[in-house]
Amino acid sequence: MTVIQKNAPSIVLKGLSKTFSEDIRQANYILENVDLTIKQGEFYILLGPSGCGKSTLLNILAGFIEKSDGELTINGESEESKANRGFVFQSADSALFPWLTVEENVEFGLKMKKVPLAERKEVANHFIELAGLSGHNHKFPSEISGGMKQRVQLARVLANDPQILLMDEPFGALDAMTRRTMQKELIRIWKETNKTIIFVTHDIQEALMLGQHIGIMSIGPSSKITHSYEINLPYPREITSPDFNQYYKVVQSHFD
Ligand SMILES: Nc1ncnc2c1ncn2[C@@H]1O[C@H](COP(=O)(O)OP(=O)(O)OP(=O)(O)O)[C@@H](O)[C@H]1O
Repeated sequence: MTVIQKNAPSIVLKGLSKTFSEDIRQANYILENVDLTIKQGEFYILLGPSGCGKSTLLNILAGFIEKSDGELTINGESEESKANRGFVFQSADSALFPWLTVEENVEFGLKMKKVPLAERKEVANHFIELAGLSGHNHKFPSEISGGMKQRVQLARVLANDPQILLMDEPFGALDAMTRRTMQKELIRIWKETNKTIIFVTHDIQEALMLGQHIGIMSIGPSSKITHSYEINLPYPREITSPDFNQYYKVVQSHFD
């Protein structure tokens, strides 16, 4: 079980830059001098226009791609640390194994770690229940809705007990009503598990529904986090409340 040290830094970036060019002299930087500190247990939103480099930054945090320059520290250790990170992709269709049932998908990581059968069934069932999927254990991904597939993806990631959840527009492909439900569910799950969450979106309303902190990225190239906001609104948040609207106007002003 992961121990959360509230307020201890989870992720620290100092002067982080990324170019995909091989020749550093002609480098076209996607990210340049990104500074960022995210605390353990925090719900942090990376918000920015399409193509500014949000996914690139999240992929660097996941260890999927390498930074070109700067420092990245995760839970006090260098990026090569074994700090356990779980990644939730936008498309559950490409993330889930279609030939495995809901339960088999959720317990997959535990099976790979050779966790004994009884224990992994218990863990898988705990997260299936937490994700609101009870009764669907033996269905295949093709037999459940888009929202339910994202629940399976989330349950599968949580079953591995990551310290950090990295979520790349996980609700982007869902219809508006399902998205709203999933946002509420994610808040509930976050409160129950205390995970650090870094969530990428280009939807201001979604950012304000979910985040304790919102980092706004500038239009690329050479994007960085130019503004940070602490969102002092209680959960669940009301889209129609005057306070919500006030934050919306402030954040929106960066994209006018
Ligand atoms: N492997 C790669 N090689 C070269 N360029 C890349 C690569 N991956 C991303 N890029 C470029 O980096 C820039 C940022 O892309 P990225 O996907 O990180 O943006 P984003 O903010 O997540 O966009 P969106 O919101 O549309 O998903 C884009 O110009 C993209 O073309």
